[in-house]
Parts: sequence; C-alpha cells; structure tokens
Amino acid sequence: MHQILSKIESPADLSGLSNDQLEQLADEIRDVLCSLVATRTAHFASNLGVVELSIALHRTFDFSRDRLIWDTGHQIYPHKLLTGRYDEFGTIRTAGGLMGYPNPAESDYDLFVTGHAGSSVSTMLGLRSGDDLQGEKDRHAVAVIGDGAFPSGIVFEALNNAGGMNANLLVILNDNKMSICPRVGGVADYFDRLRMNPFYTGVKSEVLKILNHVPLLGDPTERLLAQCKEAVKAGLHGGMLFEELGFSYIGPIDGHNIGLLRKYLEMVKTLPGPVLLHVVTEKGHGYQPAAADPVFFHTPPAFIDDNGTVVPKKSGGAKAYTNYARDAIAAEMRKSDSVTVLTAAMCQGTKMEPVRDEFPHRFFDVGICESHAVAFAAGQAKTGLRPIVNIYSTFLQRSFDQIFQEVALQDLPVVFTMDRAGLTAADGPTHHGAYDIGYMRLFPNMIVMAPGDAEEVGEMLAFALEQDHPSAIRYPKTNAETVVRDRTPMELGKAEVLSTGSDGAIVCFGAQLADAQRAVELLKNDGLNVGLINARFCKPIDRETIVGAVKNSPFVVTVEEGALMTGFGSAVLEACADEGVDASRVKRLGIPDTFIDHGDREERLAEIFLTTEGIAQTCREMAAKTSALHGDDSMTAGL
Ligand SMILES: Cc1ncc(C[n+]2csc(CCOP(=O)(O)OP(=O)(O)O)c2C)c(N)n1
Ligand SMILES: CC(=O)[C@@H](O)[C@H](O)COP(=O)(O)O
Ligand SMILES: [Mg+2]
Repeated sequence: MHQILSKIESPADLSGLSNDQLEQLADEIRDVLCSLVATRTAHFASNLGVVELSIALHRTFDFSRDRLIWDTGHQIYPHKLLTGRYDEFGTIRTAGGLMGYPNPAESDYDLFVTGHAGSSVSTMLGLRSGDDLQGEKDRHAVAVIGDGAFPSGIVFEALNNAGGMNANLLVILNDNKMSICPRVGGVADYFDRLRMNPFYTGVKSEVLKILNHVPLLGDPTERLLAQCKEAVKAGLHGGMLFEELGFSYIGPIDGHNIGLLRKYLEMVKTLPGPVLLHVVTEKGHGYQPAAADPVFFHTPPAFIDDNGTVVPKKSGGAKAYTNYARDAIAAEMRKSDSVTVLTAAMCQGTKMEPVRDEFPHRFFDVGICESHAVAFAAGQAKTGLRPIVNIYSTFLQRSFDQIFQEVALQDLPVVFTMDRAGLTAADGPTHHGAYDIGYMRLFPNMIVMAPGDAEEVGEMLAFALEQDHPSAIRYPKTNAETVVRDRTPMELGKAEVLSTGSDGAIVCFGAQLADAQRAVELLKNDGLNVGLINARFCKPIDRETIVGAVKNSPFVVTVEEGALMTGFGSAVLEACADEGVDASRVKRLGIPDTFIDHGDREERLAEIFLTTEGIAQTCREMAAKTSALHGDDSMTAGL
C-alpha cells in the first residue's frame, strides 16, 4: 500500500525519484485523498488539483530552508503528506489531529496558520525582506495562490509592493478556473484569455525565438520597431498585467505534468526579481466525479464511491440556520425589488445557488473581496436599495473599516447576515465566527441581533429590512431548532421573556435558546425555578428587562456563542454598571479568550458549557454560590 509515499519521511526522500516514480507517488497521494473523504467532510477537489505541483515544488526547492506558503491553505494536504505527516494523516480535521490547514505547530514546513484567502504574497514578501536584511538572500521565497484568491485586494497591494521592491519572489498562480463556485470578475476573464495563450500550446516559444533575433536598427525606426516587438511579445506573452507591475510572467504551463513543472521551476528559480509562474490545473483532477463537479467536491459530505457512483453517507436531516436564512432572503427578494444580496465567493457555502438563479440581476458574487462587498453594498443602499451582505462572520472581519466608514458612519441600511457565527468545528480557529458581536456592537447606529431559533431568522431579517439603520444578524453552523412558545412581535431593543423564576434567570443571545429551555426544565428536578429570557438584541440591549433581571434575581447566567471579551455578556455588564446595578451575581458563558482548536462542534461546545447540561450545571453552581451568600445552606449541602 502506497509503496513510495509510505517511505517519504521528508521531501529530501524525493531526490532520488525519477519522473515515473513521482507520477506513481501522485497516484498514491490521490488514493489517500480519496480514502479520507470516505470518512469525513474535508477539502477534496482543491487538493486533488495540486498533487503534481506539490511534488514538483518539493522536488525542486529545499523548503527546509526555502520559504513556501500556500494561500488560503485548504489545499495543503499533499504538502502535509510530503513533509512527514503520512502516518498521522488519517487524523486530519479531527480533535487532537492534524489541522486541515497549515500549522507550524505540526511542522517547520508550515510557516503560518492560514484559512483566509489572499495573504500569502504579502507574508512571503515580508519573509523575503526579513531574510534579505539578515543576510539570507539565498533562501527562495515561493507563494502559491489560487485564481479564486487572486482578486482579493490585498494580493494587488502585495504585487505592487513586490514590484516596487524588485524583490526576488516567486508567485505561482494555480489557475483551475474555479473559486468554490466558478470564478468571477475581470481578473477571471483575464485568466481565461491567458489560458488561451499560444505558450500553453507550445507555439509561442518558436515565435519568441524569431522575435528575439529581429535586429535593432540605430535610427528612429528602431524605437518603432522596438515598440512593435514589445507589443507583439506582450500580445503573445499575455501576462501584461503582471509585467507592467514589474513581474516576469511565465506561462501558462500544464500543472499536472511533473516533468514540465520541474523544468519551469528550475528555470524560474534562477530568474532575478519578482516572477509569476502561471500554472493551469484542473480542480478535482484525477477523480472524475470531482473534476466533473468541483463545486460539490470542494468540501463534499463523507461519501463512498460505489463503482463510480458517489453515495453520501448521510444526507437530509433538520434544516440548518443557513437554509432558513437563504429561504428568508429569497422571500424578501420576492416581496421587494429593492432587496439585493451579495456574496464574497461563498454562494455554495451560504446555499444561495437557487437565489442566484432566481434573481440573476439582484444577486452579486464579488469574489473573495469582502472589503469591496461592504462598500459596494453601501453604494447600493445610498441609492435606496436594501442590500443584504451575506458573508461568514470570520470572513466579514476583512471588512471592518468599510463597515465602520461606508456603512455605520453614513448610517446606511445595509443588512449583514453573518453565517458561521460561532464554532465551525472541523475548520478550526481561522473559521470560528467568534468576534462579530464585539466588532459589530462597537459602531454607533448598528443594530445587532441573533435569532434564538428557526422562526426568528425570517422575523429578524424582515425586521432588519424595515430599519433605516445598518443591522447585523448572526447565526451558527448548525441545524436550527424551534422553541414552541407564544411569540412576541419583534420590537427594536426589546427582549422576549419566555419564563420567570424566583431562583435565577438565564439570558440567552442566539442559537442556544433551545438548550437553555431544556436546562430550565432540568433545573426543576433540582427544585430550582429559573427563568428564561431570549435577548434577541445585543444592540440596542433591552436594559429594562435584562438589567431588571440582574437586579431582581439571585443570579443571572448569560449565554452566547461568541467571544466573552466584548460580547453580549460584556454588554450586560456594561449596562448594569451604567445603571448602578451590582453585577457580581452575573455569570457569562461564551467563547473564552483563547483560540479554539478544530474538533467536533458538540464536544467543543460542551467544553465551554454551551450545552443543555453545561448551562444547567452553571445555574446549579450559581444557585449554590448565591444561596450560600445569603446564608441558605440548602443548596450547598450536596456540593
Ligand atoms: C477571506 C476569505 N474569504 C472566503 C474564503 C472561503 N474560501 C475558501 S477556499 C475559496 C476558494 C478559493 O479558490 P482558489 O484560490 O482558486 O483555490 P482552489 O480551491 O480553486 O484551489 C473560498 C472562497 C476564505 N477562505 N477566505
Ligand atoms: C477554505 C474555506 O474557507 C472554505 O472552504 C470553508 O472551509 C468552507 O466552510 P463551510 O464548509 O463551513 O462552508
Ligand atoms: Mg481556483
């Protein structure tokens, strides 16, 4: 089994292998990738597409000394298999196992933990600059970036800087025509034109040889001829966008031909200054169903291959918050032509393909360009439209300044639907939506909400679209429950009291409401009568109800699936302080001030007491503590 791969303990073990053996190694790596996705959801098509590139890179450079960064990092699996992690690879994306992204704690061959797209050229330029300043100019600097990540604004900031510095830097564009969905925008169209370049078909090199032998004359015609020559080369070269920024553009070349890759990598290794090598690959290459449908196979559900038929191991089940949000967005877009929706290359993750198809003129996929997305939405809002910016909580962090300046400061009615707000489990710390409560409630004019259950998603979106202010609605990566109750209508800054209790109160902001309701029922078995408040708003917070609960209850437990630092619980403490109410009997449950590793979502939630039992246990402890404070030993007897 994996005769060659199983013996690769480091890239140095590649040195003696022939191209044929390297091709066999590629097959063995693909076999490992196919075995992995039979067991769990993981990044599949992207990794299939960079097998040969990974092998050729590690065969050509010595990254124990040279520098290598894979942009975004979701396509890191072949790199991990080639850098001594074959034996433990089966643990990837599981608690305590390998991360599904680069991780310096696992290997010196991983330089940065990444998961957000676009930063690789910048960090590599920084590494280049640092190595140069410390007398290590011999270390090569290589950043591999996908065509989906490439339009991110930060990439052009880095290209601009690298060109200006004339830095010895190799940027490898991994062009597979795909982001998660098909790539979009002018850069995508440009890449399509480059892919048609004769170089890729081998014709260009002959023409370039001829041009380079055209004699230069010493008279005014020389300048014209030289310009014509440059124009023809540029036309052939393609790559003018990069050449004008100071990069030598090479390509496009076949990214699945190991021999060809090695040849060009050896060539560009010696080229001075910034170089961009354009590599053409196929997302899903080597596994036909993935090549045929790279969108589905970006992160497919665990599946088995039944003689070429893909059979997901489980499907269906309760609807996720994402589904309710998508349906609510579609419903609002049907109700009003003023409602638009924007995504930053996450149409598939937000399940908005049906919305894209139903509203082709009011659906905007701007690519991995979150900062631009928010400013774009602000422009739409300025014209009277009601844009919904549907971006994952963690990726929306890219847009902090545009949320501040273009939206909040202008007080424009942009609605932010922040998916994956909370723990995202297998993706780990780069993808947890931990900070959106804190960063959104900072801004004047911003309304910050979190649905407590499935129904409130649609109620909050409809409410948000009626407000003449910006608003944010956050929900986690999980199935949505319904909490049966007599619902009170949405009212700005008003919480919903589900029950009252003489022994304490739980104030829940967001999707743990059903857990909190079950905890209330559990606590009755302990003889504790604890009330439950559905906060609904973190901003404006319902001071009357929530500070009132703190004032009149023996204890209050606040619950949020967000960072405790600056989160909803902090807002409660601030409100109590402002009202002069003693908040010493408030216990806050949420994400502690640390980065939470990847792992099973329910396990991670249990570790921070954001489960039915965790909330109940916290209430028991608070009841004991507060009854002891007031001389009633009945609760402490059993502790
Ligand atoms: C800032 C940011 N926004 C969105 C994402 C979600 N995302 C992960 S991979 C991906 C597509 C990347 O496309 P590309 O760079 O071409 O890589 P490929 O999967 O094609 O190899 C996206 C949008 C992200 N990781 N980071
Ligand atoms: C690499 C990346 O950022 C995306 O592929 C992300 O992992 C998708 O997350 P979901 O699977 O939660 O949509
Ligand atoms: Mg791509």
